[in-house]
Amino acid sequence: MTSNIDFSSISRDLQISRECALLGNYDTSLVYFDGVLQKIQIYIKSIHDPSNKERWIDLKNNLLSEFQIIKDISMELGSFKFTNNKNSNDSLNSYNNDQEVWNVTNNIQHMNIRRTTNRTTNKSSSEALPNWATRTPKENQLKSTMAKSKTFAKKVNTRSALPSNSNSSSLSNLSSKKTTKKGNFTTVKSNSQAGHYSNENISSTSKKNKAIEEEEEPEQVLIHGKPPFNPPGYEKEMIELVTKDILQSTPDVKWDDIAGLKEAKQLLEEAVVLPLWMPDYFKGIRRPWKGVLMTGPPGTGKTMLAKALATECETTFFNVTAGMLTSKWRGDSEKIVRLLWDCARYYAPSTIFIDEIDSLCGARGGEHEASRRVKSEILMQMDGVASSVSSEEGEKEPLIMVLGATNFPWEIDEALRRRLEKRVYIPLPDLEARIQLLQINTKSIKLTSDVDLKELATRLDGYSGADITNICRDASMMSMRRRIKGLRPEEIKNIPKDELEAPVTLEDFNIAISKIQRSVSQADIKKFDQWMEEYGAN
Ligand SMILES: Nc1ncnc2c1ncn2[C@@H]1O[C@H](COP(=O)(O)OP(=O)(O)OP(=O)(O)O)[C@@H](O)[C@H]1O
Repeated sequence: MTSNIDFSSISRDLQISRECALLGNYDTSLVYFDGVLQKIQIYIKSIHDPSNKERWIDLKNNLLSEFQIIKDISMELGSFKFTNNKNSNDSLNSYNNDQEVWNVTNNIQHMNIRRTTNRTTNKSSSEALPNWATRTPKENQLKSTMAKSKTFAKKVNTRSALPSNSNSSSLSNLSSKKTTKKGNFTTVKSNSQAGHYSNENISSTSKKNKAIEEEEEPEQVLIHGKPPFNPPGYEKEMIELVTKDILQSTPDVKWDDIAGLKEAKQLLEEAVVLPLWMPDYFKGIRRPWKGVLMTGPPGTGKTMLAKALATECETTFFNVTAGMLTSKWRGDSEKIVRLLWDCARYYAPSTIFIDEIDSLCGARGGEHEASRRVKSEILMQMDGVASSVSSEEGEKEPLIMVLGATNFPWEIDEALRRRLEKRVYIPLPDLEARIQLLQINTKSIKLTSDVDLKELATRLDGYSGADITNICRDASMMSMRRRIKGLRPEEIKNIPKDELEAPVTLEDFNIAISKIQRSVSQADIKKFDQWMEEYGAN
C-alpha cells in the first residue's frame, strides 16, 4: 500500500516554505511546512521496508526540528506585545538600534542553507531520500537568533508592562511567583529578577542578556498539581525523552475540530471517561479496556482523535511512535517503556497513544530484537496496569488508557491484538464529514461566491481528511503564488498584506484537486473491510 508520493510538489513546497522563512514570512512558511510534513507522514505510513522507513523517519524528524524552530520564532515574535502606554513605542525605538537583539529577520535572511551529501545514492529513486530532503538551515544560527529574540521579548514585555515612572522599589510586587494554568498544566515561574533589569539601559545588552539567562529560575510545570517526574535510576536523557518529547502538555485538539467520526468519538470517550467517573463500578469483570486500537487508511484523523480524547477528558497525554521507543534505545528499549508507564502512572489519569503500533510486530518477518523487547514490555505493562485497575481491594488505582493506531492492522500479532480489546475502524470521510472538513479548513479564509462547499465535497468522494486538508491548503495559496510569480525577494517582501489575501476561487480549488490525487485506493479499503469483519470489536 505504498502511497504515490509527489516528490516534486514536496520539493517545491519545502522550497517555498524555506524562502518564506528566510523572508521573515513565518506564518506562510509554517503552512507550507505543515503540508510537507503531512505528505511525508502519509508516505512513511505506506513504506514496508524497515530500513527505508527508518531513513524517512529520520528525515521527518530533521524537518520537524526545522519546523519547530520556525514555529518558535513565529511564536516569539507574536509575543512582542506592547501596552497602550505611549512610552512603549519609545522603548521599542530605543531597541531598534540594537543589532544584537533586533535583527531577527536579517539574521535569518543571511543564513546559509546547509547541504549534506545524500548517503543513499545507490538506492532506487523511491528508496533514496531526495536531494531537498537532506538540506536544513543552520539550526545553530537560528537557535542563537531565537535566544536573542527570546531575551528581547522578555525585556520588552517586562518594560512595556511597567508604568512610565516606575522604579525598583515600586517593582517589589513583581517579585512574586507567577502562576498560569492551561488544562492540566500549571506553570509556576519566579519573575523576581524582572525589577532588576527593567530600568536599565537596554542597549548595552549582551552582558545583561547573559545575566538574565543565568539568573532566571527555570519554569516549573505542574501536571495535575504534581511536581516534575524525576525518578532515580534512569538517565537524564531518557527522562527528558519521556517528559519533554513524549508527554505533550497541550494537545489542544477538541472534538469539534474533527469532522465526522461521531461513533469513534463516543466510543473513545466512554472507554476513558466512564471508568474515571465511576471507578467503583469498573471493577472485576467490568474492568476498563486494556487498550483500544484505531485502524483505517492514512490521514483519516486517528492522531487527532487521540489528542482530542486527552484534551476533552483531561487526561495526561503521551504521544509516542513505536520507532521512538526502539530506534535510539536499542540496548535499553524495555527500560524506556517502563519509564513511560511509571510516568503515566505518576500523572494518571493518562492516555498513552502509540502510533504505528504495527511496527512492533514481526508479522513482516523483519522484527528487530529491540522491537521484540519493547513489545513484550508493553504487553507486560498493559497486563499489569489492567490487573491493578481491576483490583478488588478498593484501592484507587491509576487509570492508563492505551490507544494504538495503525494503517496495517493485519500486521499486528495475536498477543498485541488481544490486549487492544476494542478495535475501531476510522473510515474515509462520508459526504457530511467532507463538508465539515471543507468548512473547518476554510473558516479562516475568504471564498468567492462560486465556491459551493457541498458540491466540492461531492466531488471529493474517496479523498481522506488529510487529502482534503491539503487541497484546501493548496487552493488557499494559489492567489499568493500568482502574485509573487517572477518577483524578486525584495519585491515580495514589499507586497501589502491585503494583496496576498485575495479570496479563494472555484478555479483555485479545481487546480488543487487536479494536482492532489486520492491517497487511498479501493483495494486498500477492501483490505480494511476484510480485517474488520474478522477482528473488529467495537
Ligand atoms: N476527521 C478529520 N477532521 C479534521 N481534520 C482531519 C480529519 N482527518 C484528517 N484530518 C486532517 O488530516 C491531518 C492528518 O490527520 P491525522 O494525523 O489525525 O490522521 P491519521 O489517521 O493519524 O493519519 P496516519 O495514519 O497517517 O497517522 C490532520 O492534521 C488534519 O489536518
